[in-house]
Amino acid sequence: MRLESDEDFDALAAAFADLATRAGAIAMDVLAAPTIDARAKKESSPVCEADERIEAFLTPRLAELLPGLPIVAEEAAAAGADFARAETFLLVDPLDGTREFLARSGEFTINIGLVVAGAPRAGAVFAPALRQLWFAGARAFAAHAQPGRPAPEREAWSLLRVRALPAEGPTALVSRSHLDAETKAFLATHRVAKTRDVGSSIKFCRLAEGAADLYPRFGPTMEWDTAAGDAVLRAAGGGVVDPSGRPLAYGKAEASYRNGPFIAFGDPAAARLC
Ligand SMILES: Nc1ncnc2c1ncn2[C@@H]1O[C@H](COP(=O)(O)O)[C@@H](OP(=O)(O)O)[C@H]1O
Ligand SMILES: [Mg+2]
Repeated sequence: MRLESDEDFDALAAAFADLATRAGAIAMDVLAAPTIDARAKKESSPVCEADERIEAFLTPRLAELLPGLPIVAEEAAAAGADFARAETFLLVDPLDGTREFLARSGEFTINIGLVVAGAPRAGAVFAPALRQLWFAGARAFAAHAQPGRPAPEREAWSLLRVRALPAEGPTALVSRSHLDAETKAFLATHRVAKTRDVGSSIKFCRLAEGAADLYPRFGPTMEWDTAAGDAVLRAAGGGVVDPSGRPLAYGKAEASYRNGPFIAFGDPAAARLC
């Protein structure tokens, strides 16, 4: 697949969206069982059958779509994989928000992102239980999509754009399951009009669709948690910056792909409040 023009990146994002939507059937299948077996991974993050089955579905299909590109995926990393370093590579989180999944809150996602030279350039986020799909290359789109079916055709896509910072102040989104003391302190010291809890990478997508303004994150995340949502948000006019104001960088192999603190924003005016 060629990756040169804006259209190439939009077409790749649509291909990611199609794979994520089809993989959504696995999540719904596991969710339909009366009990879900889960175990704790390192750092107390849970993993269940769905994480592993979705990654096993996506990995060979992505390798076929983009032959030769390294695929840095959450469960492969947990199993100790040693990823080849490359300027262009894929980041896959088969199930972001595993805690939400196990709690059956519906706020969990399948994430596929493409990184080029340290920046997310294409991505797809699918929330199977909500039947909502967000994806972006040069432009960002959303669509309703059915788990296990092909992603919808172009006529059903809507273009995403962040909203202007409201006069009453920003609405902030925070993790439903992992609200740390530093994030609480940020909320207390900034003029946040409202705070809402949202699970998983859906937070980036809500900023991209203009439903909120800020997502401060001081607790731990991994690059595969953020790359796809970051790609969607950047293409919708927002961004993700570290505390010094630089765009969140990807490809931190020496840090085992762990992110530092970041602030995601819709309107750049919201970032200037931070
Ligand atoms: N203590 C911790 N250690 C490592 N990762 C953590 C963590 N707390 C949260 N995370 C990350 O936060 C993600 C969930 O995001 P949120 O809290 O916004 O819903 C998790 O993704 P997974 O569910 O894919 O493991 C995990 O990567
Ligand atoms: Mg994750």
